[in-house]
Amino acid sequence: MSLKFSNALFFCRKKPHFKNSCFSESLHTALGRVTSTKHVSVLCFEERRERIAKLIHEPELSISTYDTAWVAMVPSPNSSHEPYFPDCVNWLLENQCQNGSWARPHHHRLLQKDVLSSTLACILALKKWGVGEEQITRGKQFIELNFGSATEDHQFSPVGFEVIFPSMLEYARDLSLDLNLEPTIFNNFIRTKNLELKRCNESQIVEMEAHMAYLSEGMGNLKDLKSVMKYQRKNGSLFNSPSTTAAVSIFHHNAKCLDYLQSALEKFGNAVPTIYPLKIYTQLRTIDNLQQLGISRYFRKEIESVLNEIYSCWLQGDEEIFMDGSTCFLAFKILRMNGYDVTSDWITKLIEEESFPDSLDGSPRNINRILESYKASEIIFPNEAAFEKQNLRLKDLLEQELSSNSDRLIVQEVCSPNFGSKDFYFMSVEDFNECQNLHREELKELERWVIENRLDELKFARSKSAYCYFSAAATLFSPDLSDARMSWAKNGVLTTVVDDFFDVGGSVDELKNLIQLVEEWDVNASTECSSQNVQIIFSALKSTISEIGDKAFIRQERSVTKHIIKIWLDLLNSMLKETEWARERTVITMDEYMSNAYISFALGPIVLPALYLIGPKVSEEMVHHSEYHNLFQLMSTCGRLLNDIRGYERELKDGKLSAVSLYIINNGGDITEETAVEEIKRWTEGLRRELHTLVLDGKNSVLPRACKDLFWYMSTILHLFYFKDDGFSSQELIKVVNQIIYNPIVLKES
Ligand SMILES: C=C1CC[C@@H]2C(C)(C)CCC[C@@]2(C)[C@@H]1CC/C(C)=C/COP(=O)(O)OP(=O)(O)O
Ligand SMILES: [Mg+2]
Ligand SMILES: [Mg+2]
Ligand SMILES: [Mg+2]
Repeated sequence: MSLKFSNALFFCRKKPHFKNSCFSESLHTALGRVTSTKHVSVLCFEERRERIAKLIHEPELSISTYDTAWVAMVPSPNSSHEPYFPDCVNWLLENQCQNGSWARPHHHRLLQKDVLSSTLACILALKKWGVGEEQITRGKQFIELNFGSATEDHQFSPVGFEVIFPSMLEYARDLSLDLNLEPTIFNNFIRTKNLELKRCNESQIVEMEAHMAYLSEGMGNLKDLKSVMKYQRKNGSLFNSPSTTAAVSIFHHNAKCLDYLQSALEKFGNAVPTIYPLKIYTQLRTIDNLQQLGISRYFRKEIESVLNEIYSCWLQGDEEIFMDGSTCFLAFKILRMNGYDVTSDWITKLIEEESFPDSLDGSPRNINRILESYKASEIIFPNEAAFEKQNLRLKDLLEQELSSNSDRLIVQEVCSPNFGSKDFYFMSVEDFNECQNLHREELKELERWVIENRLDELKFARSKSAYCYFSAAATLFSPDLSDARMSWAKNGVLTTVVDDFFDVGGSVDELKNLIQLVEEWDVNASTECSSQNVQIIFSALKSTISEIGDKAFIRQERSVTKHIIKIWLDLLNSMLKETEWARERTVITMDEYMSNAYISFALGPIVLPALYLIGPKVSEEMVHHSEYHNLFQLMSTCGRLLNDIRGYERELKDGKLSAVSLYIINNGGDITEETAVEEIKRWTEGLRRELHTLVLDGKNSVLPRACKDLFWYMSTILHLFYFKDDGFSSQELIKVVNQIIYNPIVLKES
């Protein structure tokens, strides 16, 4: 396996089907045509689900007329006057469009160069075998009429267009096809081609040889066959490209090339796609899309079985994965995210050797490629120093690229129904709206609960029900997780109230009184509370904890209420300690501070009770296991540090300690606030990775993955809220949150 192959191949999508444009185009038509329906019929959902499930197992690839035309040009080894694949020639005869071109249905309007190129290849093939006179005439007319597009800059250029298209024009001239083109335009094309070839020949870029081999159709009679054939793969192809493999077969008989073409034709029925095989890549992209669209939960079984297959290909070093950078990066990312044990050695080497030159056909550096490898490199485990170095390099590169070419993010994609299918849009839009309906109801219920529990009367406290609810619904969105969502959200509201009670609203006596009440639990709130505020808070705590305990009992078949009370007590005591330290101005070390502060950040009551409500049984043994504690501590420490970075200035004024001020004191006061913040950010980043590793570890784990995910979800929410400043205390995010909860996605009436 040579790394150069993979490097080269990425640049080499000869048929530029532009993913994002195809995507939005089909979304556009989809949204345009469909009437919104309130009640999605179960039947319709099931049919759609089945169709998508089929695409996961057997991805479809679109036919490329361009590649099919080149395959049709391959002569028989026995007679150079006969095609080796006559059925393929017939396919061309039967598949011309009304307008005389050989475009594919619904092609993008900026793909005219591709249409011209395909049409020219088709008439070359027919002329070569002396068939289809009428088709040739109509094809010629189409080319002559639309030739202007070939020189238009705003039209997307297929990779190698400057070389291949002029070569085909020359070939047409040799076959006396007599295209009626202006001589100056023709000559300009030839001049550009020669300049381009000169540039390629003189280039120092390592990938250039492979790039030129990939453009074999444009290289006349292939003088340097050896430098092309060294790229032949085990399956007989060159770069898995039917057109390149066919171009080579025209000048050079090679049984393995022919076998490859034969197998592609058999698979697709007398025509070929632009890359074959591409099964693994397409499957991975499909799974990635489903996960990002939020509908992967309907395909758990299918995804698991396909990933198991792909994992065994990975272990066997399958060429389909390792010879193509895009596939390799994606496979690594998805396998690792789904708990498979994959090492980063190969990926690290791949990125290391990747020089990311300005791309081979002269356009700026391939930003998509950088993005793909960056996404893979984001999933670093703590002991992967080399990988981490590459991750930082890629991050820099991406930032550079984005600041200079913000409009460059065009995802070139081989067109496959797996990516354009409307089933994906409808299913995800309908699913989103259904979940959103429920979420709206739940938020209303939460707001009612706040009033019923008189929490709105506590004037010292921040009122944040929408944020708290959103933080649950954003990650735990599926309808069956309603109990977990409500528990998360209610505890979020309660911890905010309690935090403000300890930090600003309550006296020492009140705080101690509250703790004592929770410790005793079965008390008469109306007589034993020292103030109305304490009474309100204690009653709300008691009824909420009891309610969650009852729900958890049904699912867990054992009582966990005591555990939930304990979680709350740990929080209350840590908060009390903080207020005492602040009041007595106690000098403490960073370690002392952190061992308390991760608990006082209040994620315990939000995340831990929710674990009992998401489905799996969570045994006492699991709860006492170090894994459970490590997950909690990593998540909470991350959160505490993020909060302290954003809040230390305010807290310093209030006489409160924070990780930032302690860090400065620890360093003898010799460092600036900015340095301290930078250092703490790096520390947080390390913890975040450790947390991710623990969550993804599928091998040495006692907690079910679904439970571990909750810790990771909270970490992502925290990063969202504390990304810029203290987004939880400010109102900056409220617009977005409201939009997500209140604005359905509307499918336009036709
Ligand atoms: C406990 C909290 C409620 C839920 C909330 C969501 C909505 C998830 C968004 C991220 C923050 C958080 C987890 C929030 C965090 C803890 C909390 C009570 C913060 C209050 O801010 P602050 O006074 O700076 O806390 P502290 O006094 O420094 O502990
Ligand atoms: Mg506090
Ligand atoms: Mg506070
Ligand atoms: Mg704070």
